[in-house]
Amino acid sequence: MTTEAPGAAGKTTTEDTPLLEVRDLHVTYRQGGNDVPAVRGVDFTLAPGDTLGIAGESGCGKSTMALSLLRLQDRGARVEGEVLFRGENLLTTAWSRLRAVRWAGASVVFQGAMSALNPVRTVLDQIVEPIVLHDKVRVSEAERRATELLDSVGIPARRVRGYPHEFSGGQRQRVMIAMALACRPDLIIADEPTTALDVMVQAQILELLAESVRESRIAVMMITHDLSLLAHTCDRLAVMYAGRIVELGPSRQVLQAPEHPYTRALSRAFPTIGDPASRRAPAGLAGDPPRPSRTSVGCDFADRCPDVLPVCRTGEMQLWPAGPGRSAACVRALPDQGGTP
Ligand SMILES: Nc1ncnc2c1ncn2[C@@H]1O[C@H](COP(=O)(O)OP(=O)(O)OP(=O)(O)O)[C@@H](O)[C@H]1O
Repeated sequence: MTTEAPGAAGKTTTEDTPLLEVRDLHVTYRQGGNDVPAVRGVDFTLAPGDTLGIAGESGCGKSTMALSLLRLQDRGARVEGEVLFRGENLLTTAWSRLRAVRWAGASVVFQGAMSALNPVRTVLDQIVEPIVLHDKVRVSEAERRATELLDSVGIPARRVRGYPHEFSGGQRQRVMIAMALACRPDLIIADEPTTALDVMVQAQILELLAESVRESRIAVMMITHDLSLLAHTCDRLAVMYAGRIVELGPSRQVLQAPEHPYTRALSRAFPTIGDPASRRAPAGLAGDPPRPSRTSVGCDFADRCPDVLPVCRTGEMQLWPAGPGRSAACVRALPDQGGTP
């Protein structure tokens, strides 16, 4: 069945078209005269209402990948591939179209709300602005909606005319979530939305985000180092290593029965929320990720892998199917190597 529904940024979508389709995405920085590939051939799709967590250690390319989807990456980075948002390639579309998609089609919750919020404007004004701009409503109507939104994230009406510095870190992140929801987008990209907050506040904020999107079928792409937080808020999980996705699948399955040795090491390094017994020291991985500037042959993880085979150092790696809805870039996940058929 194909049901046409008007998209928030003025396009139509069909249930058969993915909301977001990322194809062979590459992002390369230029540093000291050298090309530094930060994202190296990423593919995934998101349907309306999907929640996808992106995990991986620092420097693996999570933020670069996420920000480049809306062309928010640092100037000077080269982005190649396709980012189809409701079928429209955001990497090549006109700036005017891209501006229409930002906020109303897809919005971003950045890490560190203090730097993302304007310090000299009230939080109410900062939410009113995108609503007036994109939904073309009167300021009074936008203020009503913004106040309601702030209330729904736990900021009472009497505080909405406060400035960012008058709020705690957790409250500022809540303001950012209200802001991201303001124009009723179809996709929210949350880049480390809870970094620097204490663990209890982190869990509350992620739960708030999950609740806000659950009923409205907003898709969410959530980036963090912390696998246990992702497991609770995202249906699917993509694990990145050295600029590539090395494992993708339903979160619980990926964490409980990882197919890639890197995911296994990562999942051992994090405690499970609500399970104090699992709060042990990170297992730690020997060695470091490969330098981004090196040219690689074989598997990028081979030098750190406890299960390395000779073929891992010479063969071409790709995301192979590894069971229903799952894929992994590990030859050991292939059925003839003992992986899940
Ligand atoms: N503006 C930039 N110029 C040059 N290189 C950059 C720039 N931003 C990021 N990089 C490099 O790109 C790679 C990926 O960085 P990125 O910040 O995307 O990783 P990440 O997984 O999001 O890390 P973190 O979790 O620490 O935020 C790293 O090697 C980083 O040093």
